[in-house]
Amino acid sequence: MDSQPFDAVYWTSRYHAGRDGWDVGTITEPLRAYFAQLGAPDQRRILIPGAGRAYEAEWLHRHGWPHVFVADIAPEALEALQARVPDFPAEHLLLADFFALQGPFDLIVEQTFFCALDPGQRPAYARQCAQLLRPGGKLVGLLFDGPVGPGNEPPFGGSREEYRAYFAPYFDFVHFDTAHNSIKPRAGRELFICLQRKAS
Ligand SMILES: C[S@@+](CC[C@H](N)C(=O)[O-])C[C@H]1O[C@@H](n2cnc3c(N)ncnc32)[C@H](O)[C@@H]1O
Repeated sequence: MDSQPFDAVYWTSRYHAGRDGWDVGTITEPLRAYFAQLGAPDQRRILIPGAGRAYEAEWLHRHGWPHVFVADIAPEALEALQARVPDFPAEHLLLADFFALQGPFDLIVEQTFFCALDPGQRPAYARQCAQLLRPGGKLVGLLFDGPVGPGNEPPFGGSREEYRAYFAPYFDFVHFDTAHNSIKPRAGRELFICLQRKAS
């Protein structure tokens, strides 16, 4: 993990310095709306990688979803969730590198994690999502559509064509279009994606 340019030391120092502009302090509307339409909680195993302070995990937990897992390499992020939601299962807080996780999961939730990785890791991200999901499982969330950030550190943007190339070998594209309910600063600048893991 620490051989990567943006490692645990890097992310921990961003949290300590308060350089955490990605953190909007609550679940974002696209994910809230997606979760809400799933209906009653079931036994699905849900992974939120690069979860940060994990407001999505809090929402799911408070709405009765029993198998929600969060993973992050920065302890601050997980500690913040634990402090806000003391009854969140401690064994579901994974202080771990996404690329070292093991499945299976039914749903992976993406929000400002893909853009936090070095772009050279994107093919490995798509492959690891596919490996972590059961066939038929879904990768759902948001990807920046176009350039973001200064270019020398996260967040890193990208294009639909680029993203399609990473995911097409493993996923069917159920939904892949501009989000209609983004938070204001991201309006028109992010894609809502729902990708279904191919059977083989
Ligand atoms: C830009 S933040 C986004 C946090 C959260 N998803 C949000 O939207 O508030 C990226 C997060 O990914 C974590 N991270 C970076 N690389 C990681 C890796 N390889 N495995 C797990 N977490 C990682 C960082 O520590 C950081 O909390």
